[in-house]
Amino acid sequence: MIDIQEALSQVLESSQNYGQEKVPLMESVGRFLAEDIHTDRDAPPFDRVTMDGIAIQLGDLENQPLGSYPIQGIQAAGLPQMTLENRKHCIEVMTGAIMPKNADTVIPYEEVEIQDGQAKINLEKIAKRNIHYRGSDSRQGEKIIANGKKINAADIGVLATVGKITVKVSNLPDVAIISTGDELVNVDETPQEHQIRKSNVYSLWAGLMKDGIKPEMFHITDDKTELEDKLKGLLKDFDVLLLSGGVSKGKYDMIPEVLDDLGVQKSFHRVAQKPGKPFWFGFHKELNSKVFAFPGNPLATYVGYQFYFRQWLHQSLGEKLQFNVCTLGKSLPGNPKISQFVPVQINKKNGEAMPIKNNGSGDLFSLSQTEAFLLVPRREGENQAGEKFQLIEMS
Ligand SMILES: Nc1nc2c(c(=O)[nH]1)N[C@H]1C(S)=C(S)[C@@H](COP(=O)(O)OP(=O)(O)OC[C@H]3O[C@@H](n4cnc5c(N)ncnc54)[C@H](O)[C@@H]3O)O[C@H]1N2
Ligand code: MOO
Repeated sequence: MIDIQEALSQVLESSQNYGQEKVPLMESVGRFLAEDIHTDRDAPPFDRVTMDGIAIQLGDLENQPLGSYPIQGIQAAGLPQMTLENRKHCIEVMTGAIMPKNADTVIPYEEVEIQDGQAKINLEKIAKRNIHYRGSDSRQGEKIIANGKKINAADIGVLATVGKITVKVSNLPDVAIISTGDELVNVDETPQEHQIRKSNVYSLWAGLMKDGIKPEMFHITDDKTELEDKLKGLLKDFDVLLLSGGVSKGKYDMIPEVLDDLGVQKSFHRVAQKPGKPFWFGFHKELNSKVFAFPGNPLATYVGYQFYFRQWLHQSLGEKLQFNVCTLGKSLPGNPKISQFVPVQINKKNGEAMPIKNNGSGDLFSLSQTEAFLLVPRREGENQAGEKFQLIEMS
């Protein structure tokens, strides 16, 4: 049995690049950028009016404005730049418009009375100019998003504003999800007393979809020949196999043996962690496929996906997955042999992680009450309230 950090570093060692492709902007959300993004213009591209009001030429901010200004015209957003004729006139300006030439200050409508083509100012002193200056956010050509970033909704806006019709992203691996076990039936079936409906594979499917991957799902019965035949084909057809079940000590837990027969090289089997101790990981060198064989208990499969697979995916396609740290809200007994992924909810008032009760790693329903897992490394003695640990947040 190996330690959790050793298991993680072996998983990450097998990270892999699957090449790149160009996709339309609107299909790039959730994908990993495979290029640096630079601005094509200054941002903002012109001195941008930030308040609806009037634009005047004030000069020094210390200067007192005139009592009233004849209105020369209206500078709307989307119109080419107007020119203020002189410092005695003003131009009405709208938020988002280009600042008129020769004007240097915008006075909001709230401080102005407009009557008979004149703008009367109710202020003695002007506090600010209300201009978002050209290039103050970034200069043309500056790098604004780095290669490797997972594209989120805000990034899509940035990509749109710099005119990226297509975006270069990392290719995604082809992933197969495989359930094993004769007790499992499909969602649309009525299970008999000794049976249950499959659930792990759906959680894995949902996790992958959130990570931008459209997986295929398979089921294999606990029959060695069938396991060998089907897994042989899947190893050829897919880059990654995510298995659930069949990796512990039972008579029908044949996955490690079958994978070995098929030439999949074992990196490790069993990690000093709870849940998910019997986790098996390996790769097929010639076929270039990776195998994550997660233990079948729902929490074990889920933690395996969130902690190992997602870090592997990030490392393979883009930026490293970073976990935040969080304060433990309640003391917990330490375990000198096993690191624990403790299911927690986050206290909304103080942000502390509060362990939640469950009935062990088979308690699927507790998962939907779980907001995150706190990774509490193995140690002697108690884990004290107030100590900080890595927080494995759900994708
Ligand atoms: N003698 C030992 N027994 C067990 C050990 C051990 O070290 N020695 N480890 C325990 C731990 S820890 C875990 S975790 C489980 C893992 O077992 P397997 O990976 O072999 O998984 P199965 O036995 O096939 O199934 C376990 C459990 O999970 C349910 N399951 C499986 N697949 C699904 C699915 N797709 N959807 C929903 N539920 C699923 C299955 O019905 C079982 O109840 O082993 C312990 N035993
Ligand atoms: O490794 Mo398991 O502790 O039952 O999930």
